[in-house]
Amino acid sequence: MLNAIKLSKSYKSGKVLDAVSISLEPGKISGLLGRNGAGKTTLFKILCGLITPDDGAVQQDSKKAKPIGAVIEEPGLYTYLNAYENLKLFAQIQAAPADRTSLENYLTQVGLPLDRKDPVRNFSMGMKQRLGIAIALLNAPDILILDEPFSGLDPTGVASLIQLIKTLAQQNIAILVSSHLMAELQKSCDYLYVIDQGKIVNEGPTQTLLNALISVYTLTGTAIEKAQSLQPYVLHAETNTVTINCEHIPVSVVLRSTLEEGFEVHSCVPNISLEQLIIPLNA
Ligand SMILES: Nc1ncnc2c1ncn2[C@@H]1O[C@H](COP(=O)(O)OP(=O)(O)OP(=O)(O)O)[C@@H](O)[C@H]1O
Repeated sequence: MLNAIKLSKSYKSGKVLDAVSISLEPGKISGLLGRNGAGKTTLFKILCGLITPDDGAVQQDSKKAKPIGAVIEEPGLYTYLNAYENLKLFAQIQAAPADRTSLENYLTQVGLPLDRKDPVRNFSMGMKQRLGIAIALLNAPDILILDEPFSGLDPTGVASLIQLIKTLAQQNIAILVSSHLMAELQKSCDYLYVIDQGKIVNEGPTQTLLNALISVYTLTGTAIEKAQSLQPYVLHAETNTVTINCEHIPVSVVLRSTLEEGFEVHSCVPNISLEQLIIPLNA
């Protein structure tokens, strides 16, 4: 659907992208994870045709005139207009259908209330993101690119945006989302690319990538800190919570012995940081 092949870009300050290759597929959500300044926005701008790479190419097989919809950096909105008026204006600028039914469908699709008539300057960050996505969807793109869409959102806002992104993927849109936060991408993406200093340093199906790297888990359960079976692996323990490192043994085996000992595990949450993913698997 979209292939970026060996994209490189330098500014006077130095190389920002170094032979970056990614591919996006219909119905799949891909994540681009990297620290601030890693090159995410530059890559997105190249994918959208806003800047040209020094080297490499972007190929995509869409037949549409405007195959890519994007929200890069903050959604650019007219803050004195309301959501409907913003959408109508962008639809007219982009020569997309601007009739009331079509526009209201977009607002409903992204979960914005139709009865909200006040200017978007009053909107929460989450609502602005949703409106930005509605604008990006105006030309029914095959590919949707969202740059740091979770920044500035509270946990409820993050959860509902993840839901929206998943719903859009079910409509066969290929989606690329960037973030410097693991948790959001872990929850939303089928495939992850990790970028550092302009290079893709790690990539793979999200679960495969994480399973290969995760060895630290936080378990909760009543008096679980007393379980003898966990003692060889404990990094940190407090009442009803234990953090274990099971580098040399599958966590499922450890959990089975804990259950056999008579302790109930209420949750088992993997701990992984961006730093761990920046070290390539084959390093
Ligand atoms: N137009 C430009 N001219 C010169 N340097 C630039 C330009 N745009 C970006 N850079 C530099 O390129 C590097 C990568 O920037 P980029 O915005 O792509 O990173 P990012 O991963 O999106 O970071 P952030 O999350 O902070 O936006 C940074 O060092 C930045 O200062």
